[in-house]
Amino acid sequence: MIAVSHLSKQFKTPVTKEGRFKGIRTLLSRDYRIKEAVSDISFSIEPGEFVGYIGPNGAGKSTTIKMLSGILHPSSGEVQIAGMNPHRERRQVARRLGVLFGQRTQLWWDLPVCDSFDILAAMYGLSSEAKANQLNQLVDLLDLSPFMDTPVRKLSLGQRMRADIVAALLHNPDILFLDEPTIGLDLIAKRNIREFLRSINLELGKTILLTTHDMDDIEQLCGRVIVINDGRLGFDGTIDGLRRRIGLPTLIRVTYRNAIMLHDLQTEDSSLKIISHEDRSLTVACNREQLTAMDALKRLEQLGEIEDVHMDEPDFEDVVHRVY
Ligand SMILES: Nc1ncnc2c1ncn2[C@@H]1O[C@H](COP(=O)(O)OP(=O)(O)OP(=O)(O)O)[C@@H](O)[C@H]1O
Repeated sequence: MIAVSHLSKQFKTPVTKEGRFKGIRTLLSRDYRIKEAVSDISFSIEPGEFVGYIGPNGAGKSTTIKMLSGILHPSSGEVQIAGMNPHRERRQVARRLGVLFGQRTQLWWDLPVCDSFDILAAMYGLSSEAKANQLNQLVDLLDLSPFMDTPVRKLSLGQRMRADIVAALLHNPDILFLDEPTIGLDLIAKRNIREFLRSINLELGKTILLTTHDMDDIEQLCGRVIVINDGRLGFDGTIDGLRRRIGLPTLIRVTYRNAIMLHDLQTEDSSLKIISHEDRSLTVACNREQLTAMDALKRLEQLGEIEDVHMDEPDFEDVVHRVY
C-alpha cells in the first residue's frame, strides 16, 4: 500500500552572515548549509496496518510525511502510494489519502464547521449523497452534532481535532497520515480519539501511519513502530521487538507460601538478577532477550511453592528514550 525506497531529503539553507547589512548579505550569499533531514529510508506498509512513526524533535518525521503525501519532492529515492507516485500523480493519490496535521487545521477559521465540510466535499467532487453518507456516519461517531454550526475559531481544541478528523476522512480515503492527532488533548478526549482510530482501522480496514510524541498512543494503537533518528531509520518492528532490542529487564515479584533460601536459584548468567529478597518474597530482573518469562518462573519455582506472581514490563516511554 505504501512503499518507500531509499528516500532522502536535503534542505539547502543560506549561511547567516554577521555584521552590518547581514540580512541583505545573507540573501545575496552563495554560502549554503546542507541539512540532510531524511537519509536513505526504506520501509513498506501493507493494507490495514496501523504503524507508529516516531522520533525525537527534528528527526525528520514531518519531512517524511510531506514526501509521502506529495507536498515535498524527495532529493532521491522513491515513494509509491497504492502504486502511484504522490508527486507526479498528486490528484489521484489525494483521493486515496487523508492527512491530518494536529498542530494546524485544514478548516476555515471563521466559517461554521458544516460550511468547511461543504467546501471540502466540493473540492473532492463528492456527490451530495456521498457527502451526506459520510457525514451521517462520522458526525455521529465523533459526536459533532452539537457544534456543526459553530465557527471553527470558537471550538475547543478537542472539538476542533474531531472536526479535523472528519475533514480528513470526508472523501473516504483508505490511507490516513496522522501527525500528532492527540496533541494537547485531555485524557478523555485522547481516549475517545484513540477508540475512534482503532475502530476505523479494525472495522473499516483503513491503513494508518501515525506520528506522535505520545507513547501511550503508540502502545495502545500500533502493531508496528518505525523509529527515525537524525533522519535515519533506527528500528522497524513490533513494540515487543523494540522492548527486547533495548533489553530493559522485566521485573518479576514472587511471593512464596513459605520462607525461601536463595542458594538454590541459578543466577550465574546475566538473564536473572536478584533485586531484593525478604523472607517469603523475591524480586528479580529478567532479561527477556535471554530468558522467557516461563523459563524464569520454572527457575523461581525451584525455590518453593509460589503463592503469587506479579510482572512489571519496562515502561514503553523509557524504552523509546533509550532508542533516541
Ligand atoms: N524547509 C526546511 N528548510 C530547512 N530545514 C528544514 C526544513 N524543514 C525541516 N527542516 C529541518 O529538517 C530536520 C527535520 O525536520 P522535521 O520537521 O521533519 O522533524 P520532525 O521529526 O517532524 O520534528 P518535530 O517532532 O519537532 O515535529 C530539522 O532539523 C529541521 O530543522
